[in-house]
Amino acid sequence: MAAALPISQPSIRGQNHNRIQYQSRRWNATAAAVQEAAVHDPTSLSQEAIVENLDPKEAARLDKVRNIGIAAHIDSGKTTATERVLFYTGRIKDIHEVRGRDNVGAKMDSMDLEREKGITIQSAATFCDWVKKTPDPVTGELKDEKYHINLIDTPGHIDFTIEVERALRVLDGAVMILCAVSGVQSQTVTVDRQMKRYNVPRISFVNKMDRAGANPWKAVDGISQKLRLPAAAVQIPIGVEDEFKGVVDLIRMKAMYSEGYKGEEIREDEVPADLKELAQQKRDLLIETLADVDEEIANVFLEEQTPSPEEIKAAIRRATISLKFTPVFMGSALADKAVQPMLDGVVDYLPNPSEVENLALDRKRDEASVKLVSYNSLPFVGLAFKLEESNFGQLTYVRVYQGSLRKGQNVFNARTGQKVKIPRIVRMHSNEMEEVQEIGAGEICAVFGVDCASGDTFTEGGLGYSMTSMFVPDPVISLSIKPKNTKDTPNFSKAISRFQREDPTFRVHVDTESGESIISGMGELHLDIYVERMKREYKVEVVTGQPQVAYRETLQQHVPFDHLLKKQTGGAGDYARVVGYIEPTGQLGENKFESQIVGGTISEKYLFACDKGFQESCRNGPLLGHRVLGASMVINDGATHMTDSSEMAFKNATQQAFRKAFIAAQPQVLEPLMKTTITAPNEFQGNVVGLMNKRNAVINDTEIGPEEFTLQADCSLNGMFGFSSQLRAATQGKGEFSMEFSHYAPAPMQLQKELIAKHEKERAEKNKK
Ligand SMILES: Nc1nc2c(ncn2[C@@H]2O[C@H](COP(=O)(O)OP(=O)(O)OP(=O)(O)O)[C@@H](O)[C@H]2O)c(=O)[nH]1
Repeated sequence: MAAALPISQPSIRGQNHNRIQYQSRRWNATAAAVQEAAVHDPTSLSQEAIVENLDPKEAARLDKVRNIGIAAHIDSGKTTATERVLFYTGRIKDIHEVRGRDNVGAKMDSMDLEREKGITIQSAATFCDWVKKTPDPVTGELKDEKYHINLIDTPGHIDFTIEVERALRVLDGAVMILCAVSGVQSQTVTVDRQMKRYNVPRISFVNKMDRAGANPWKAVDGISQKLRLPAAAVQIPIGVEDEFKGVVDLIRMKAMYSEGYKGEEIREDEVPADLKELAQQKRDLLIETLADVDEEIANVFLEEQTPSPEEIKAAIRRATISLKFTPVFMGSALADKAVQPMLDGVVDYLPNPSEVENLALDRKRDEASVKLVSYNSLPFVGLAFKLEESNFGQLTYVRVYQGSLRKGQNVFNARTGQKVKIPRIVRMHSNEMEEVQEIGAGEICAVFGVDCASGDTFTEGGLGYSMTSMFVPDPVISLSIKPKNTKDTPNFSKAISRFQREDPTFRVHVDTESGESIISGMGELHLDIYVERMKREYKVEVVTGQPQVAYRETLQQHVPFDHLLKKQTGGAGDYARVVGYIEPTGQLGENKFESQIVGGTISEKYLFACDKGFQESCRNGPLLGHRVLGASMVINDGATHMTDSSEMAFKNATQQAFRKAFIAAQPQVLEPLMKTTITAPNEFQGNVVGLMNKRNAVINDTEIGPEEFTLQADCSLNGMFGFSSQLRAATQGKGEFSMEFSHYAPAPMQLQKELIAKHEKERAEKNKK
């Protein structure tokens, strides 16, 4: 279960260019002019202008770089396809399968747990060089062009959605894999939403063409209709199921057969006679679809001329990069068929780093936007997007947006202002690494020994840039947890602190009433995996409670307070008076504390303690002990005693005042609503609608296809417990669903009452003990 988001757009800050200390960097005049314009008037320069103005040497380097991710519904074959990519590019010597009989496992599933369960839990990064045969523009002769591809394989399961979010945040393009039998599945819809959120252009790959019932046209239609993204096949299959041999390239009208030991040889031939008609028909459809989204092709089409292969390719590239279209490739990763043409598609249709707009905010110029340019010669700007504990210390994954990063270089953490020396730079190859001295702009690497948080921006010298981080969804499920044996407590703490550092969707807090540690995350599987990792990696057996929904609390009214804490128990007493009001902020977001004290009736030191008290109260809401959202507290008067006042007294007084006022402010329990996508064969539509109605779900959209329907609904997480088995029963096992967090909404009155009564009872019992 994952949260959807306030759209996180890349952002920017301007910079007084003249003040940048470029130190000993090479700096060319064109780059200077482009950056100068970008800095002083960011809107004056289009990304095209930046690309046009690229120094030819930089342009040639960047043209050969692709940063891509692979994302899809669970089990579509992302890891299997990545394994082929690594094999065909010479990165690995042989192919090993996910849960294969050789017990080696796929390269990118390096964690034992991933290999056992056959699912990807963590995204893994790797890189490879793809040598593409490219015709010389003058002679037409084929020559080798080497492209450097940084690739991230992401998990399919929605519980690990943060891995997809952070990958998409830093990638320039993606391959969306679909299953040839199932087409667009429930989680393809989620992945589509994430790609749209980060404006990531994509090519599509219909995998599993060897399976019984494979039908690539179902997937193509699904992309156009269910995802509402114009799509057309750029290939047709030669044979299907057991007979699948290769594909016809519709642009060049050539047949491509996968041959050799593991499909490493692609033999080109004439289009088989029995496929000529279909090939022509699908080629026409490709051109027609492109004409709808690309003006240049539309003109050629209107003049009833046939565009040349180069014109078609250029149109696909333009339309894909501008997010108006996705070209659809097809093949079978497991059967080693037609993976290489998809790699050509990555190079041909996905953008290089200079073609993607990346912005930063300049703290030194009132948060003005500035465009980052992937020049090696500009000052360094990079984003730490993922942290991982390794045997050699903390590993930080960095996307270099501008400038290059050298071993031994000093950079600044934009959030903390700290200077950090980069001791080691590596390129990651799943769990292995290759040490490098320098990494260029537009690339992805990992660095060692850098203390930072996920999402921190690093810059060089005097730059005050910072980039927005990725969206981190709020956890929706929590569990109480403790080690079975107290002797394991140190290891338990170590594990918890590591998991928290690495995964921003995994949170831990101590329930102040029960004293129990509570872990929260994106779903049951997410938390199960951490429990299992504690056992395996830290040898800690744990006891867990029942999974709980992460409720929230809020208030609806403005309520004034005037609270006095006064205790006289012999020696020094306690004295603090706080006066002010609480009210809703108007949004179910951050809580706000404000002091409007004039004349120093409460000193700064005590006000700080009041703020602390307020924040603590918001972490443990008065109704259920869950977090408070959207509360504002203002303190505008008070009183202090010469000897009896203390920070503790003011903190406690604030908490008491907040509690009393909150209860009087028409408080509400909020529950997470989940954006739920269900797909199932049409004959089960009635059953599924019935299931959703029983859960008081709000059905927002139903799309009925020739065989299947897709239903989108908002439903409370509470109502979704046990849903998978009921959906299975209602659809003869043919329905599937995925859900991600949408927003918090007031829980039904009856449920609110029950939850509050239960909480009161538990509290009373604990107090008795
Ligand atoms: N028949 C067939 N099976 C395939 C193909 N590609 C992958 N599979 C199988 O599908 C299953 C899932 O493959 P993975 O590569 O783990 O899929 P994934 O998308 O990486 O899975 P998650 O990361 O867990 O979501 C495995 O059993 C593969 O052997 C294919 O082209 N044809």
